[in-house]
Amino acid sequence: MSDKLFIFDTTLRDGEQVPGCQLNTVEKIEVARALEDLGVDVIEAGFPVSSPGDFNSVVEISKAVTWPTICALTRAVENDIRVAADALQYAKHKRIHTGIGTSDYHIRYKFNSNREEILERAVACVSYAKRFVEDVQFYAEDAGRTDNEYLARVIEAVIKAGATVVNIPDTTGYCLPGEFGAKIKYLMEHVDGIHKATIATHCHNDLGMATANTMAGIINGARQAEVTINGIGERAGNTSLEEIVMICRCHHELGIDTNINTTKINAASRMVSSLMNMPVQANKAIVGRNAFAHSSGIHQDGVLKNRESYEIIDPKDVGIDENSIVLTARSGRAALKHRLHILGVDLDKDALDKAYEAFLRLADKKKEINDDDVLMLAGQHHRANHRIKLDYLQVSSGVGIRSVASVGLDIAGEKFEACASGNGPVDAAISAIKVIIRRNMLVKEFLIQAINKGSNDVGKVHLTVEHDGQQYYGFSANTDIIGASAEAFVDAINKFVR
Ligand SMILES: CC(=O)SCCNC(=O)CCNC(=O)[C@H](O)C(C)(C)COP(=O)(O)OP(=O)(O)OC[C@H]1O[C@@H](n2cnc3c(N)ncnc32)[C@H](O)[C@@H]1OP(=O)(O)O
Ligand SMILES: CC(C)C(=O)C(=O)O
Ligand SMILES: [Mg+2]
Repeated sequence: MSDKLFIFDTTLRDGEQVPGCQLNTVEKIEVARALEDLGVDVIEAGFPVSSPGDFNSVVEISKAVTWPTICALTRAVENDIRVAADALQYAKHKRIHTGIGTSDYHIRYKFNSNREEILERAVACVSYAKRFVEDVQFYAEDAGRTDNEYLARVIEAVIKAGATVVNIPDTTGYCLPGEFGAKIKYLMEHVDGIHKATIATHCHNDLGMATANTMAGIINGARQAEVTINGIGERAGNTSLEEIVMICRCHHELGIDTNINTTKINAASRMVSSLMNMPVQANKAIVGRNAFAHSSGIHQDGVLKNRESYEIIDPKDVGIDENSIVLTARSGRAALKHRLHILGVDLDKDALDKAYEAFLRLADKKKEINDDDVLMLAGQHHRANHRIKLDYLQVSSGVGIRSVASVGLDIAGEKFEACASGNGPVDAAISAIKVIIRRNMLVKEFLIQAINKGSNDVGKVHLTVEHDGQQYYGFSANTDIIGASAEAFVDAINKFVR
């Protein structure tokens, strides 16, 4: 049988401490509802004494959310605790989170105090909070750098005073995973009455170890993880909810379950990122844009044969429709064939080889190949069967001079060349082609567009040519827009010839 890990989400408190991430009450309610939907056990809704706005948000979240416990943070200060209790009055399930710094850094420099006095204040704040609510969580701020023996004394005393949850924060993100795990184990083994309370972890990511430390804590007996969506929080952030939840889910052997509906993770991540104007880094585990994107040929081939070759999580499990096979110059034929198939184009081996050659040429010029590019490449392959082909094109143009083009055409295997000038490079190229084909073909419509954006983009050219009252449509796409224009003209001529 699995043990339950309580998920305590502090996106709206520690996460909201991030500069630029402040939300108004309406936005906080939106996030709180998403957290409830996700299945978190506790929502830390704010620090009510800090401002009227934060107080009001805790009140409104308490009214808006039903199932999760609503928690409010305080210092070991009676007024903070009274204000928090007041803010929580409408909460169906309520918790006060109070505490004080226990490391020598905090005791000496923040409080100008000593260990005994701080121990007394810790007990006093828990006892005071117990007058207002049954569920009182105590935090020993900077527990990561607190001497274990002293920490155990404080924790034992606050549990005696009625703390239901004891939070062991690695406030500065300093601990090594082995060290943090050993700290939790020490408390499990040395604190009388430890089983009366739940041990919580609250790890910061200053050295990139927040998730590893939280897992070390859980493995050694912690049963509440304090986390935020996307790992946001003070400085380098907190442990991210999505990582802890998915680690527990992937590693069944740990025997740890959470209440989280993982299929809602991606939507919650996007909501928090957009409301807080905090982009998620592309390579962020679970929720980053590239977390399920495969871009190199060997990986793509492996994933297409069997997803699990390179994926330990089914993207659907976290609310992402499917993995993405990103086409780049490092992709192989398997990936190109797969994308073409999705787009409704199935090529035989020869055709695929030709399209792949063209693909590599384009991919070396463009970082990422999108669906329009792929369709264009498939179209270019069909052009290989054209009777008239553009052999080469050279154009000289500039400001204050007339453009001149020289063109080579291959017409059914025979080579032709011509030169012409024009009022611009496209006009010069098309005039030179007309010299060879000796037909009165008029360009009636000409449209050129970039597929996406950026100066390295592929330009698409659509044009209509008129001859003898008939219209012929031509298309091409190329990073060289003059070349694309000439190719589109030749495409139209081929239709006329046919
Ligand atoms: C690790 C964490 O994330 S803790 C949470 C951090 N979040 C916040 O600080 C946001 C909310 N904070 C605030 O709005 C304000 O700081 C307030 C309202 C709490 C206090 O404001 P002020 O009274 O102006 O005090 P100020 O912020 O300048 O200094 C903090 C005071 O609290 C004391 N303090 C800090 N932590 C605690 C604690 N856990 N218990 C008791 N006192 C504490 C400090 O020693 C300092 O007291 P001093 O002025 O006597 O030296
Ligand atoms: C208030 C406490 C839990 C905190 O945020 C920390 O120690 O990092
Ligand atoms: Mg914190």
